[in-house]
Amino acid sequence: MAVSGFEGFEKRLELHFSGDDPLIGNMGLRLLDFDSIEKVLHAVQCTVVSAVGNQYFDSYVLSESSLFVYPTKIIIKTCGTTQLLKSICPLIHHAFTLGLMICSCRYTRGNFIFPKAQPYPHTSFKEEIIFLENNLPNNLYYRKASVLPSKLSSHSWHVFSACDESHILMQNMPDELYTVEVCMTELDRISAGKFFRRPSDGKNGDSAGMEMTEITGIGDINPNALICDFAFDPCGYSMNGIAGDRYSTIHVTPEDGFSYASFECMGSIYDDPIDIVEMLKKAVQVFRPGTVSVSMTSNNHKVWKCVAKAIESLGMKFRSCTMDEFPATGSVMFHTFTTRRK
Ligand SMILES: C[S@+](CC[C@H](N)C(=O)[O-])C[C@H]1O[C@@H](n2cnc3c(N)ncnc32)[C@H](O)[C@@H]1O
Repeated sequence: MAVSGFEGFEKRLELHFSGDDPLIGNMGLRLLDFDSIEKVLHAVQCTVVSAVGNQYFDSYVLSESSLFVYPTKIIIKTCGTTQLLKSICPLIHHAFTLGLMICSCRYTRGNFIFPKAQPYPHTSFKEEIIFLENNLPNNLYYRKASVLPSKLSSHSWHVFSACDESHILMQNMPDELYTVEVCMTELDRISAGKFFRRPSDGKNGDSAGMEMTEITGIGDINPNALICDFAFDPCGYSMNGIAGDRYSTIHVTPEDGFSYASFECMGSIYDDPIDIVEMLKKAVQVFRPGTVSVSMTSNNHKVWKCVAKAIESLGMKFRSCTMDEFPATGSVMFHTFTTRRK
């Protein structure tokens, strides 16, 4: 493995807000002006490379991953040496100016490939927890941090979750929507090679990204999604897909020695699990990784059994499954798989 390289593993933050104004349900956080968003991203150390929105939410591809803004929810996912947790205070402040108060927070990440390269407050999970504890308001009283282990020393799932009284009371009514986060390492070299630009290809980041979406099969994962894609130079790729009120996102670090790709999407407990399973299978097949981890915020046994079977059907071996309960999030399931040749 390389001594140091680009850190593909993302940090992911999801904040929920509430307020008294009935108009909040319509626009809420989407009323944040672009200048404020750029200031938040400046604190994190990344920038917007493209943006698109529909009637439900706004989606931004960032220089380091993605941002999704819903009326009362923000999801921000960043990789490299970004300082994601530094977005918390400015986001709470900007939301307050719109009459919104934070009511829940979830922070998740995998194991960094290059942990020593991470700046404060991401130098360790302990440091991240201290930062979260000190920067979240007291109304987020119910808090829990835990690391879900696996049989692979290189893969574990770090979760911090906090919520206020209203979310705790809702705990027995599981959220209709759940998220699935897939982290893939040791990508097949031929598959990873498709995320390198050809020298002097005469394209810009958008047109090269569009070409990668097409030739890799990423465009077929959810044919109903509107895709916003970007290719970095000389390599690397990011895309956000938007379909109604649901997002999906893929990020690729194709460099040999520290190759990494992630796929994230949303599911509903009312959907047929086949839909999400088919998307997951297609996403994993794009990269043919040596190792896959799947983390889900759903305790729907039917869904996670289908997911495990689907990944196994791609020739991968189930290695471990861990579960824990968190305030605001409910259950988090963490599965790992490796190629059979390992
Ligand atoms: C931002 S993308 C996708 C990040 C995502 N979290 C991942 O690794 O799956 C990262 C890839 O783009 C490459 N890259 C090239 N120029 C970049 C830039 N200006 N900012 C961030 N990444 C860049 C990196 O070397 C890496 O391969």
